[in-house]
Amino acid sequence: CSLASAEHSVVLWGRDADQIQRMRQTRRNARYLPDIPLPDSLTPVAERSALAGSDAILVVTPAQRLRTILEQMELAAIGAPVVLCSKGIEQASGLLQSDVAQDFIPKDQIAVLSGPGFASEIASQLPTALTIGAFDREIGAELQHRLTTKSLRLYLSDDPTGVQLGGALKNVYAIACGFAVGAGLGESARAALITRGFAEMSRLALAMGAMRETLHGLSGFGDLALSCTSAQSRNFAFGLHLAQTAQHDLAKTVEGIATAKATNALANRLGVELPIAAQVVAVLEGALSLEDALGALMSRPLKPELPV
Ligand SMILES: NC(=O)C1=CN([C@@H]2O[C@H](COP(=O)(O)OP(=O)(O)OC[C@H]3O[C@@H](n4cnc5c(N)ncnc54)[C@H](OP(=O)(O)O)[C@@H]3O)[C@@H](O)[C@H]2O)C=CC1
Ligand SMILES: O=C(CO)COP(=O)(O)O
Repeated sequence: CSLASAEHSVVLWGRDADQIQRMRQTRRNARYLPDIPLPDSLTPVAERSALAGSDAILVVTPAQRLRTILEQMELAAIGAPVVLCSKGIEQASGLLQSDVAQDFIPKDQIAVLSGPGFASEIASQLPTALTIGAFDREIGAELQHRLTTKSLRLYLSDDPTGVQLGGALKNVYAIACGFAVGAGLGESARAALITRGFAEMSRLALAMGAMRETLHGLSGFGDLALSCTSAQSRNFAFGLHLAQTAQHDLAKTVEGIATAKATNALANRLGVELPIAAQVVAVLEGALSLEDALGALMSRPLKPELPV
């Protein structure tokens, strides 16, 4: 919706032919963005062949489904740059989205888009700033210019690893903040989790080759701040609901659940200490009560605040 305009026509490919047909008839996406009319220059299609000839392809599906979707898309034959928009780490392999995509297309064809932005706000043309990371700087710069609109401002990064890790890891700490707020622990506890969560994110991302500056940017601290403080975040809302009802509400995509488990496994493999992520996994798996997990965090040995 944000990109479709007089200058750009957008093809929206979906797997559910009935839903696509309804979108063509009603010019609304009733399932995901019911209040937003589809622009005239956006064409919903159910046939994958309609993607041929695209200048760029944005893949906007849940992270754990990326491999299956890329298998179906036959992107190598299309040859256009592919912008991965999912925020998550593949649980089965511990791979970033761009690593998964490299099984299907050359690395230089891959870019990633991340940062603080809710789909409904972007589609409503509310001002948003995101980061586009690319392995090939020229392709990245071209995408930056093509995808920037009056309301969507993109910053370019040549650290796609850092961009993806910020987007994936922030979901784990958004769940943790949901736990704290849902358990009635107050705003000071949330601020502590955001800050120490940022330290954890940075520790793991640096160990995986990300640049520190990337973590300080939109796709790192920016998205962490949004997701940990907004009830619109599905990850935050999931944690809040679990703390309040002891029920897992999985009606919507909650990327942080699988990514917390993948993060824990990566941290163990790399010897990086991530106490908050570990407690999130313990609660998700039912190994610890929320109260015991939060108690365990508060009773850890005292240490200096720096370095992260
Ligand atoms: N929503 C947001 O505000 C933002 C989301 N993101 C990220 O974007 C990614 C997608 O999120 P979002 O769009 O909200 O997720 P949703 O789960 O709400 O929608 C995902 C889309 O993916 C499709 N899909 C799901 N599984 C498959 C599959 N196996 N094959 C083909 N298509 C599939 C769905 O199709 P169908 O309708 O047929 O089920 C739907 O169109 C996530 O990683 C999220 O973190 C990033 C920034 C903001
Ligand atoms: O990534 C997002 C905002 O930047 C959306 O967050 P949720 O998936 O938690 O809703």
